[in-house]
Amino acid sequence: MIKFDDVSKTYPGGQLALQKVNFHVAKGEMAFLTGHSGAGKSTILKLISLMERPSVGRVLINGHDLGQLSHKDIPYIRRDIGMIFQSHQLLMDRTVFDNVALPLVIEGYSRKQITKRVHAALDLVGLLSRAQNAPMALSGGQQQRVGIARAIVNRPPLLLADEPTGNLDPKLSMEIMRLFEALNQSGMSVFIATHDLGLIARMKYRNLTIKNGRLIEDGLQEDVLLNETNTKLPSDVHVDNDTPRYR
Ligand SMILES: Nc1ncnc2c1ncn2[C@@H]1O[C@H](COP(=O)(O)OP(=O)(O)OP(=O)(O)O)[C@@H](O)[C@H]1O
Repeated sequence: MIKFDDVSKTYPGGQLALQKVNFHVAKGEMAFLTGHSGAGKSTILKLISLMERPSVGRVLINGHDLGQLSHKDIPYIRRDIGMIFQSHQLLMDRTVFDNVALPLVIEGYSRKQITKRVHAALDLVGLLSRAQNAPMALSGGQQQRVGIARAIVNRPPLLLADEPTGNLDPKLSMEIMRLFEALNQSGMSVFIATHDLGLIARMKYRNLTIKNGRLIEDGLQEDVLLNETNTKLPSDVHVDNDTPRYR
């Protein structure tokens, strides 16, 4: 689903943000990306969502080499990626329904389709009864869930989240993580950048750690190596396609 092939990124001005980063997140996998402030997490997410281009190396999404895309292909790739941010960026003068409907309105869906899909997305995040409320009438955790509903309303196969629990207390953060888990179990690939090591320690998923632009640890790396030397994988590691993952 996401493949980084020897990717380096230098920003204009000479800031080296990533150095020779390699990893593969398989279709249907859920994984975390952690690292100190300035390590390069957002840069990785920006490369995946085509907001930035690598200086060296290749980024592939669903088998498409993003460096080979023509301008007219970019919206089609972006449509397959739901993005969630720390600040949910909701329109405060619109209803919850209108906020979630926005990506479908832009894509020209019919009113009937929009209503059906928005209701399904709000139901999934537990906010169907709040569809006609203004976002201001909701708590911080609920507003973040509206942002998640908006990101999944066109059913993208890949969900990216940048510090999605940054403003939330531990209980609400765990609720949001459980929601990601449910979306992953419904078949979506989920990739989450976060500082919150305590939170991810409580969840059994692959964790990629980045330090000063280099990938220094991959939660499954050891297991992959064990597998390659024909040693049995731990029982909670499931081998799917070519990438093992925790269940
Ligand atoms: N547009 C830009 N122009 C120049 N340098 C940038 C730009 N964006 C990021 N950088 C630099 O690239 C490096 C990686 O930044 P990035 O935002 O990817 O880190 P991060 O791990 O997401 O940090 P944080 O957790 O604080 O958001 C940093 O040194 C940062 O200053």
